[in-house]
Amino acid sequence: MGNGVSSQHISKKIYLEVAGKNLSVSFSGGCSSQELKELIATGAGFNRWSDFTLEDHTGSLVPVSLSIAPNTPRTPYRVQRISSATNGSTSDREIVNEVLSRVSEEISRAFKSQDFLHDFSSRLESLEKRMEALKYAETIPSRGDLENYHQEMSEFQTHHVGVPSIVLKYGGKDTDSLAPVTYPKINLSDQALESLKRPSANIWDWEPSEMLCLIEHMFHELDLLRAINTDEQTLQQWLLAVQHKYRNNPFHNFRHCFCVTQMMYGMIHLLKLQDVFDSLDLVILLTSCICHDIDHPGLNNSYQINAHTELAIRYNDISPLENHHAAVTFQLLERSEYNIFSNVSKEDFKRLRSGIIELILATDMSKHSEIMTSFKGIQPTLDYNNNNHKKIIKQMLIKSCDISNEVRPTKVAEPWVDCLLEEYFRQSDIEKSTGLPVTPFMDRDKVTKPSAQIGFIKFVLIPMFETMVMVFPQLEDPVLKPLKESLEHYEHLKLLEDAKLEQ
Ligand SMILES: Nc1nc2c(ncn2[C@@H]2O[C@@H]3COP(=O)(O)O[C@H]3[C@H]2O)c(=O)[nH]1
Ligand SMILES: [Mg+2]
Ligand SMILES: [Zn+2]
Repeated sequence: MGNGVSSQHISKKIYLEVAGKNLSVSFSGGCSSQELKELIATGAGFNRWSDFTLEDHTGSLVPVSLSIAPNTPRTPYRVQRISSATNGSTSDREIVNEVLSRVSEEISRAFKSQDFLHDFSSRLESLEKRMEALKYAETIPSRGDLENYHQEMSEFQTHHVGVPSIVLKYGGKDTDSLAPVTYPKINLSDQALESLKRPSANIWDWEPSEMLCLIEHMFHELDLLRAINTDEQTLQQWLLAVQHKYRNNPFHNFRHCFCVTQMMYGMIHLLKLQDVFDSLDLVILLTSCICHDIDHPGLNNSYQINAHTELAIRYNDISPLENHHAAVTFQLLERSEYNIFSNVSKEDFKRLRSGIIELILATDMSKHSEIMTSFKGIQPTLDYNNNNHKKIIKQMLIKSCDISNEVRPTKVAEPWVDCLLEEYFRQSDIEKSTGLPVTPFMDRDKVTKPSAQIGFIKFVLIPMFETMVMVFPQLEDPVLKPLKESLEHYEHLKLLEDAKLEQ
């Protein structure tokens, strides 16, 4: 049996087992995760809005998302309804949905008015989204998701099915939607804590709750809670709220935030930054990394500017994304339950706020040459008592961490390139289909993995880290050396790619 979404090309099929019966569901890359969920629910014979879980043949839970791994008829996902039948009580969400669906049917019978129905269904949709926000859905890609990315990306490229509608909408995540209230406390092994300090850490090893615990650990280990006079609970609430605000983009997601923060933590230890910066500066460094891409919509500044988006209009085309990340950061901190700075003095808050804004704005790559020139300019007279010098060093530090994936071992770094290209290709597809100028380095017809990386490593990363090494020679071995190896790796891939093309 097959259920399909009629208006799009069919690009993916998954096999299911419901109460001993087998079925399959086909769907396209153009549908949303919610539509997929409803498709599975109705295919399984449940109410469209029923909650259910999917388990693979090993008994592991499988998240319902467009990146769901394809399976075979012999390894179907077991669908289990979560309802009165399994937990003894119908969920609130289900009751609301049932009632709304019945009311909707009644109204449609009574009024038969298209306008009214349209309005009603958008209200229903927004209510559903709010209900959805009450649940803690893990949407951050994990190592297991990487294979799915590859699969999804190649299907996306093969079929050119258009852009998932969700990418076209801006609006940000609903600021009022609630972040989950807690995350499990995880015992972190000494080995994990040790690798947390190293640029070579395999960041794919950690699941979302572990990443939260690890960031929390960084604050404890550097004794930063004391510096801002806040408690563990506020820190946890804030971290959850920040995580909740990161969107499920292929690249600009919470795991990217974690990577940048982890690299900064590594730098703090490697360069013994505690000796030259005070605790507030360390708070500024870590907090800026944590929030630097918050609520990123997956479409870059040139898109924002060319498409005259709400963000570009709001910020007059001046670093629209980075301004937005900084603004969202401080919007969150306005809420007392998330305000990790509520107990600092006015003066310290002023310093924290301007420091964080400066650093987040410095991550706009259009400021790269300007910041590099300033950094080279201060080197001959470098003075850690000079606030301007300290600002420029902090800017260089966050910039280096933000683009440091290629410093990591190949097996950790390379999947990020796939994620980045997926996000880029989605953008250039939108640009093509909407008649906007196509950003050349994002064009799927022009860019390949080696071509994207060779230029970036040669002309951006190596010159930047070589300049950093002049001030921090400790970076030579753990950072510059792997970058050079990475360049060799992509040059080798490029040769293979060229040979294949010639054939
Ligand atoms: N080609 C390439 N671009 C990168 C890489 N890492 C980061 N970038 C780009 O540099 C940008 C830095 O800021 P963002 O994280 O917002 O978005 C990032 C990407 O667009 C990389 O490894 N390769
Ligand atoms: Mg950014
Ligand atoms: Zn970033």
